[in-house]
Amino acid sequence: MTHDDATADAVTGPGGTPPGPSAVRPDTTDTAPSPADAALPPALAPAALTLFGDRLDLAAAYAELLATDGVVRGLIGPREAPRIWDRHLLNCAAVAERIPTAATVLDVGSGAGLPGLALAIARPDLTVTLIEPLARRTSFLIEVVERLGLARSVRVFRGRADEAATGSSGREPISGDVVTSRAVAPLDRLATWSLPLTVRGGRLLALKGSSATAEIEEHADVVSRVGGGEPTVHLCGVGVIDPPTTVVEIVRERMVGPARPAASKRSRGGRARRR
Ligand SMILES: C[S@@+](CC[C@H](N)C(=O)[O-])C[C@H]1O[C@@H](n2cnc3c(N)ncnc32)[C@H](O)[C@@H]1O
Repeated sequence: MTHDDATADAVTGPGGTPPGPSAVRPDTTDTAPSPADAALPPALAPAALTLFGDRLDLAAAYAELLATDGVVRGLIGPREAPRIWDRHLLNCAAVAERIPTAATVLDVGSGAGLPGLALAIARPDLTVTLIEPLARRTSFLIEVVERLGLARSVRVFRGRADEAATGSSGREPISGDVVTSRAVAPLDRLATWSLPLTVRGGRLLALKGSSATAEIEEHADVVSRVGGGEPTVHLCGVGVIDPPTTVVEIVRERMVGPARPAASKRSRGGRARRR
């Protein structure tokens, strides 16, 4: 694990989130990952065709990269490989139904590209930015984008969500119509990070598990304080995948700016006063 891996993992939390890859250790088993691990189970073929349409081959190529390179590089647990279609690709692509045509999408905490890359594959009309602070993960994301020929619609931002919202290291702040996330943080932190990234009237779509309603109740005050409207829960992919994906949606109703570091006394008033 690199230093920056350790730092950012410390700020991640399951937060009742659905089955994102929990902290994954590199595969130490003798069995090398095989592309066959990513084969589309026949029972899921109708759902995959519904969600990916004529981009199903591209989805299959991504599944293969996750099940091979993704496992070898410790981004996906070896036990996730056979579940890549149902727990990961289909579960994430189903959320496309809540995203308007030609929207700009920012995916916070993409990890190995979920849900951002699944959405970019399912919906070529979207422009997607994958926001991820860890170098090991952004290297993988950049390679996948190149290998799948997605560079025209997908870019990778290496940094935290708050850095993307305020701009950092000479980079302009970024914003989008929709901010997605899965398995990144509890709803209060997600709203604090994601709403400053959305345009007014834009929305946060957080893939959540069974904890969605409880999280909304627990964090309603924070969501409102950072400019969010009433959170709503939606099931995506009903009649297509089983179970459907549970999504918490929050519209940015008021423009409350991102938290900025407080200016030091010296920079506000010249020399610091000596006591
Ligand atoms: C458990 S992983 C989930 C990855 C992916 N979303 C998925 O479901 O497979 C959480 C990810 O969030 C990233 N992360 C943590 N804090 C973040 C922040 N403040 N801004 C952006 N990403 C963050 C971590 O580096 C990690 O890659």
